[in-house]
Amino acid sequence: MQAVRSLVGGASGPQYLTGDKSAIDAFIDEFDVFLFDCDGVLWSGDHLFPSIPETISMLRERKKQLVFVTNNSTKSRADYKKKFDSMGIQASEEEVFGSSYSAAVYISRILKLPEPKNKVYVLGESGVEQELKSEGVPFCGGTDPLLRREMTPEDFKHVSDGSLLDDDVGIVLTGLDYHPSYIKYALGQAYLRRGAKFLATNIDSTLPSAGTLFPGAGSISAPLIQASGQEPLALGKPSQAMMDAIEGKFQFDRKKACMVGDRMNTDIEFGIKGGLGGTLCVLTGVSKKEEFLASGAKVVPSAYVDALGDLLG
Ligand SMILES: O=C(O)[C@H](O)[C@H](O)COP(=O)(O)O
Ligand SMILES: [Mg+2]
Repeated sequence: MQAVRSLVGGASGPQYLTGDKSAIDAFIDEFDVFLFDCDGVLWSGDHLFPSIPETISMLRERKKQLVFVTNNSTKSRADYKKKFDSMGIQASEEEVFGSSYSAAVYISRILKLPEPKNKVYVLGESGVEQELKSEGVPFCGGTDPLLRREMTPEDFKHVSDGSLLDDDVGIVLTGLDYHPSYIKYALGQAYLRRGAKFLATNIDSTLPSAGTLFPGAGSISAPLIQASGQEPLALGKPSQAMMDAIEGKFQFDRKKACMVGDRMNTDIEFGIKGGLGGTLCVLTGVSKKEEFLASGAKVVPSAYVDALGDLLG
């Protein structure tokens, strides 16, 4: 398969910017818009990386448009605004475009299933529920406390005879769920068996948090993929449906935009397949430089830094 190389990266491969002030300035001047990944770039869970608020302010002072594009569906745009505020990062709710919002927009404005069969069975956290609510999409499952329990012998009968199922469910949507349970998977499988559409906010295999890696959204949906034999349509990075929606909302010239991320097969691939002018890999998250410096590497960023704060030079 032809290597997915970015446009800016020289023939000699990605530029290493850390410690090179003039190269950093030249790189920043190339772009008017920065799309920022969050987990692994700005923070690792609740741990904020060094100089992030200052770096964001510096880019604002240089009149850059910023958009925060996260695959983490556990939080809504409003939740992210609270997190930004709690960490002293100057950002607005309007600038957030998460995979839970991407999924809600896809379901309400593109899929548009006819009522009453337009209800979504959620395997995920409140971020998904809040964004579905913001788009007026009915849902069930998700954070329902009745599903955070053991599966009982009666449950097997009631899933099988359908009495535990909601007849209005037409979609199964999976995201990162910190409370997976056997009954949640059993219901999801039953809805898919009835013909419900299978969607995922994202399929990242791992989640960078607290300085290490944990099971990601892709690891949460995997049992349902196994049990149903179906693959979901993923609506987060690197999905280009998400890129089109972001471009539509924020109106920018893709050639003057740069995607900043920590993961090759989501962030960097998202930017390259989206035809953006550049991509910047930050080595504080999932991907290590060996992954893209290796000969024959399939996804290669334009440039990379050890940490986002290095852009302060
Ligand atoms: O498992 C997940 O959902 C991902 O690891 C997490 O969402 C990544 O978030 P991002 O790096 O796109 O902010
Ligand atoms: Mg990330």
